[in-house]
Amino acid sequence: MFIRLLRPRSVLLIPKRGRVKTKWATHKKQKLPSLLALEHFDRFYAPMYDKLWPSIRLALLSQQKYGALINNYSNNVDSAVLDLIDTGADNFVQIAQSHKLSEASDIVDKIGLKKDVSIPEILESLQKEKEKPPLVQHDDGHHVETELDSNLYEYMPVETVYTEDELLELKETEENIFRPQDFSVDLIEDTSLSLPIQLKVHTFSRGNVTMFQPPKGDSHRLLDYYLLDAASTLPVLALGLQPRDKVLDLCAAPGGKALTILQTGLTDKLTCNDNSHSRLGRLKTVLNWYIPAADKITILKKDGTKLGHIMTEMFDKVLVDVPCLTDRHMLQTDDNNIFSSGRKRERLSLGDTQKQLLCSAILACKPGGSVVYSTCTLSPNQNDGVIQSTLEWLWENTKIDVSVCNLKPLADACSKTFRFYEHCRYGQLVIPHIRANFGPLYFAKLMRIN
Ligand SMILES: C[S@@+](CC[C@H](N)C(=O)[O-])C[C@H]1O[C@@H](n2cnc3c(N)ncnc32)[C@H](O)[C@@H]1O
Repeated sequence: MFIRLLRPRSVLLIPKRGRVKTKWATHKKQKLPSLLALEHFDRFYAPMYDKLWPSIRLALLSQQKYGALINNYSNNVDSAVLDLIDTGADNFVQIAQSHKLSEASDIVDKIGLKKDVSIPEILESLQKEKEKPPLVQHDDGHHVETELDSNLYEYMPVETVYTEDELLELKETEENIFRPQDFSVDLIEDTSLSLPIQLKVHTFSRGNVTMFQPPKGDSHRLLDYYLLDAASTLPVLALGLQPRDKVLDLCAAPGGKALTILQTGLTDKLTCNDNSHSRLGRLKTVLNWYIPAADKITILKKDGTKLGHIMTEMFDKVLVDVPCLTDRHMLQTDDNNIFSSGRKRERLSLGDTQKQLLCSAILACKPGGSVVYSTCTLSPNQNDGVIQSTLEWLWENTKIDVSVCNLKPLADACSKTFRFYEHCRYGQLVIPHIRANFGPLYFAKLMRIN
């Protein structure tokens, strides 16, 4: 009787001679940055947004919706508005105006430690992460030289040595977990909130995915509307602009929010700053196409983290629309994607930059004025997390006193158009939904008391 011994298929089929060993280092395909972004969001947002995540994810991967910001400087305003209404795109600011902001704002949301903020399994997963067998090498009894002998007794043997990549990985996890601190902050009622009549932003209703026609030029070659994510006009509404306000847009390029500020007709003087030469070029192009004479606009190219130290207490209102993960954009393009391996450090330092920009914005704001912070990411750490760490820093290191404003009345007024996340601690967050595919857009407002 013969017993046939089967060899593994691969060995049977592939003759030994001529077999090529795969060189993974050179042949393994690198994952595209957009795929890395999606994996990152699945890892950090799924536990945070829980049951909402599948619908947010679907919307992020689908065609986003736009809004048409009417250019009041164009000769064609009336016909542009009529055309938009004819096609079914209504002015969401006007719809929101039917809500009485002041009545809604009677309900001031007091947030303390007991508030049921959902920061669910993500903390648990961090704990698990920590409990994993260490990525370590032990340092066994090497001779250690110290400057002073007495220090030998203070020497703690090294337990864990991380490689640079492992350190970045740890920072990645840390950077994406927001832990609410043990202090409680009462949000204050914001009596300055109002919806400027001049501002007209047309959007198609929920579920209507009609695309806008390209804007048209008037006799002076000024375009009649500007297409943008309609949610990005909300931080401007939150500013609560008053006639003759002096306004600083600290990270202004390419200029969608600066243009929105100008369309309210309320600012006397707008200062637009950005540290990127090329993006400032785009801002100037936008202004040229939409604004006749730029006399009330000053353009600066400065590091925004330092500007507050130079232009201290000069502005009534400051908008700080910081660089962030730009979630939607990162899923759509691989070019210059912040999830590419070459930009990992930059990505992990975003939180620090955001905090420095917000501190600088607060310094630039007059006492009694206010600052609106905004991002277009769902990352809790880059949203409420930055507000919280800035508050802590201010309280510990300065005499500046700020209050956080309750923006719920504004969110309620705009809830026919946008879908808001209910569990932010300090700000409001528009979450993308397939029927109202705007955002993500987070905004929070700080009022400077002294
Ligand atoms: C989210 S974008 C701003 C978008 C703009 N507000 C708009 O509505 O069109 C962030 C901007 O911050 C700028 N930026 C990044 N770091 C900065 C810094 N340290 N100082 C000033 N601007 C900075 C970037 O060049 C980028 O244009």
